[in-house]
Amino acid sequence: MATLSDIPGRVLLVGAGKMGGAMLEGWLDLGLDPARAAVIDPAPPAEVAALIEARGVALNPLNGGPPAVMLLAVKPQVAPDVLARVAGLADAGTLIVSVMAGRTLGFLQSYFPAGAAVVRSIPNTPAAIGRGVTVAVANGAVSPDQMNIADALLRATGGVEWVEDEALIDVATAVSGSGPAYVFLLAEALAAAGAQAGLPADMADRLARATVAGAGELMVRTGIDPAQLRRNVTSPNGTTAAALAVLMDEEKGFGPLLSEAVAAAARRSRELAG
Ligand SMILES: NC(=O)C1=CN([C@@H]2O[C@H](COP(=O)(O)OP(=O)(O)OC[C@H]3O[C@@H](n4cnc5c(N)ncnc54)[C@H](O)[C@@H]3O)[C@@H](O)[C@H]2O)C=CC1
Ligand SMILES: O=C(O)[C@@H]1CCC=N1
Repeated sequence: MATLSDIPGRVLLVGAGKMGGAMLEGWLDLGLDPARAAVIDPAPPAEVAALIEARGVALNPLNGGPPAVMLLAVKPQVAPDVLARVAGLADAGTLIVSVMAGRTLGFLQSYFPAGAAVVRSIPNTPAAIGRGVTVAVANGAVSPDQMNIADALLRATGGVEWVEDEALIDVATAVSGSGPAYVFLLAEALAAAGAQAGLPADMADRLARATVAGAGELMVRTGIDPAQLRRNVTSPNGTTAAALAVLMDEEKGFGPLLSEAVAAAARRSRELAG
């Protein structure tokens, strides 16, 4: 297994917004030499700009030679324009890693000479606290050493799962990539429902946040199956059972609603392919 110090050259991050910035922070925290990192971004957010400055990472360098890794973290919609500008910075030895939703290995490869090593991946925002999860696929040109390097870079923000079937990335995007938003919506909706049922709004908000965070942490720390944790809350004929009769309705409950939401997100990921 490679570490960040095994990377034989520079890591060039293209796009240092929420996701790219979280990745850069993770790499630097894990000991990537700031002199071996560089960022291309015309307008990084203030907190990322401060990190870049504080750690002495090169921002928008004019040269520096082909990087060992080019990590693409711009929005998928600007990818054609950005790739047309940055592809020439790579050489045959550069590993290309994308975290862009939707953009396929085929799309990415089309900007580089034949035989370019490309990884397509999808992280999620808990990356910002080292608790993300990333799903990744490599093309046939990625060497075992490059695979280890991609794994080390992606693992700096949490867990990594590799797949061989690229079609699974669209589904993973819909589950773990977008998934944190579903959980935050749950916290928002639970708070709103509590306020509607009579709690002071600020208290409903605190209770909903603590409940979502505590339930998630209980699942992580115990390793117990979520269905069992749910059963542990549910007394026969009690309050939870009354709520779950609504939420687990086979036609209108969480199950069918989430299936529809995940299918919509996966469809959108496929549309973003380009
Ligand atoms: N935010 C999320 O939950 C996730 C995002 N992603 C992917 O990560 C990518 C970035 O998303 P976010 O970080 O959320 O967006 P963001 O908007 O926070 O960051 C994008 C960054 O790209 C920079 N940028 C714009 N034009 C550029 C150019 N020509 N050259 C270099 N940099 C340029 C912007 O200044 C900005 O800092 C997207 O492709 C998205 O699909 C993947 C998984 C989860
Ligand atoms: O909404 C999006 O398109 C990006 C990809 C996954 C999470 N955010």
